[in-house]
This record gives sequence, C-alpha cells and structure tokens, in this order.
Amino acid sequence: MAQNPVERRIVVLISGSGSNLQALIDAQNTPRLPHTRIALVLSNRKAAYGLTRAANASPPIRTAYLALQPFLKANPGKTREDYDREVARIVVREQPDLVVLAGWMHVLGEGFLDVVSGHTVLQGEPAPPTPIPVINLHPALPGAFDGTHAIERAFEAYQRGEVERVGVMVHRVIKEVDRGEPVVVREVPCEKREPLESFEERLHKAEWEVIVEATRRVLDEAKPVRVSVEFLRVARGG
Ligand SMILES: Nc1nc2c(c(=O)[nH]1)N[C@@H](CN(C=O)c1ccc(C(=O)N[C@@H](CCC(=O)O)C(=O)O)cc1)CN2
Ligand SMILES: NCC(=O)N[C@@H]1O[C@H](COP(=O)([O-])[O-])[C@@H](O)[C@H]1O
Repeated sequence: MAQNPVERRIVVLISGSGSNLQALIDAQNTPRLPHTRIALVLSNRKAAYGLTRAANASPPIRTAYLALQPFLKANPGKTREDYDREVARIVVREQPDLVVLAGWMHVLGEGFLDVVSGHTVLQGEPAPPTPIPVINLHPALPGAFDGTHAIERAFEAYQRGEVERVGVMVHRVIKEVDRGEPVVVREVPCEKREPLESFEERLHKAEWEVIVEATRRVLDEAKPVRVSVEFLRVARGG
C-alpha cells in the first residue's frame, strides 16, 4: 500500500497585491505543486491585497499582519532586530518546510535568519527541527539591480543599452540582499522603445511561473513527492 505523501507546508510573506501569492495558491495540491499547502500568509502592510487573496482562497488561508513601525511604536525600546525575531516567531510556529518571500519589502536581518536557521532559539519556542529554507522572488537577473524598484531600473538600463538581458529570479535568502544562490533564473524578452507597462506585464507572467517552479524545486530537496498516477488522473478531472 503506497504511503500517503507527507504534506509540505509553506509560509508566504507579502507586502503588496499578491499576484505571485495567487500563483502559489492556484498551484497548491496540483501536479505543479503536489501535496503542498500554504499554512500562513504574513504581510507587513495592512492594506496588502494579498491578504484578501488568502482570505478568498478555498479553503481560506490564515493570515497575519505585522509591520515594523507600528511594532516599534507599540513596544518602546524594542528594535528592528526584535521585529525580525517576532516575524521569525510567527513563521516558525507554523513549522513550515519553506518560507517564500513574494514581494516582501523588508530586509530581514539576523534576528530572523538566525531563528529560522536554528542558530538562535527563541525563549518559550521550540527550535525548528531542521533549518527552514527561505527563498525570494526578485525581478532582475543575478548580480544586478539588487533592492527595490528593480523592474524599472532594469528596464531603463536596457533601453539605454547598458544591459543586454533582463529577467527574473528566485534566490535563496541570505543576509546580503538579493545575493543568495539563484534557484531559478528566467530571462524575459524586452523590446527597444516599448512602454514599461508591456514589459512589466510580460515579466509578471514569467514571475508567476518561476515562483511555483522554484518553490517546488526547494520543497523537493527536503520532501520529494512522487505524483501518483491516480493523483494526476483526479487532478486532470479524469
Ligand atoms: N536578508 C534579506 N532580506 C530580504 C531579501 C534578501 O535577499 N535578503 N530580499 C528582499 C526582497 N527585496 C528584493 O528582492 C528587497 C525588498 C526591500 C528592500 C528594502 O530596501 N526595504 C526597505 C524598506 C523599503 C519599503 O518599505 O518600501 C527596508 O527593509 O528598510 C530591499 C530589497 C526581502 N528581504
Ligand atoms: N525586491 C523585491 C521585489 O521587488 N519583489 C517584487 O514585488 C512584486 C510583488 O508583486 P505581487 O505582490 O503582485 O506578488 C513582484 O514583481 C516581485 O518581483
């Protein structure tokens, strides 16, 4: 009797519209992302539409909100590192197999990274049994346009002839921003003199594929799942 595949759990961190979160929601428990469930969506912006996407999912996905400035105001004397540790506490409680940064616009410091890697144990919380991998979606190719507004910066550099290639990547998250090992890299075509909007539309479509592919790849490293023929048949509405 084949064992029931072990479910893989992911936590997704967002700050905005959540179109990449939506790609993950839609891919859950399909052959693209088998036996995988989003356990929690955490946003650092209350108005992030991604929170609505999570609530509207079927079944609904639990959400949480924690922003840096309100946290500091509510906890006088606490620091950014304390905030990062609180983010880690929220995440680790879900016992995820993977954390995906899908438009999460906050640089995570050692307060977060040391907890999810198991190097630091939070008081009153069990340490994760194994280091929890963290990956980030970034709208640029490795080694260029680190940080925010990368789409616009890369697009303008291409139009000025300063770069010949643009694209998206998902990389592992380390302390150095956008310098972690690439997991999936996808070049996105760009046309000279095309409007930014048409490039952005093409780039986002690539992101929605790359984020699912990268999530599957990293999950399979730790908990490989062979998709059963029966699962495929049911998934295809057979
Ligand atoms: N330790 C890491 N943290 C994060 C990484 C990473 O690679 N290592 N990736 C980023 C995502 N990101 C680009 O891909 C990115 C997001 C935000 C910033 C940034 O400068 N944020 C400012 C606040 C900006 C704002 O609120 O609009 C900040 O954190 O002070 C840089 C890069 C996610 N985190
Ligand atoms: N530096 C990180 C960064 O710029 N991330 C970018 O935020 C957007 C989130 O869109 P979404 O909220 O619709 O998923 C995406 O374009 C992603 O590449």
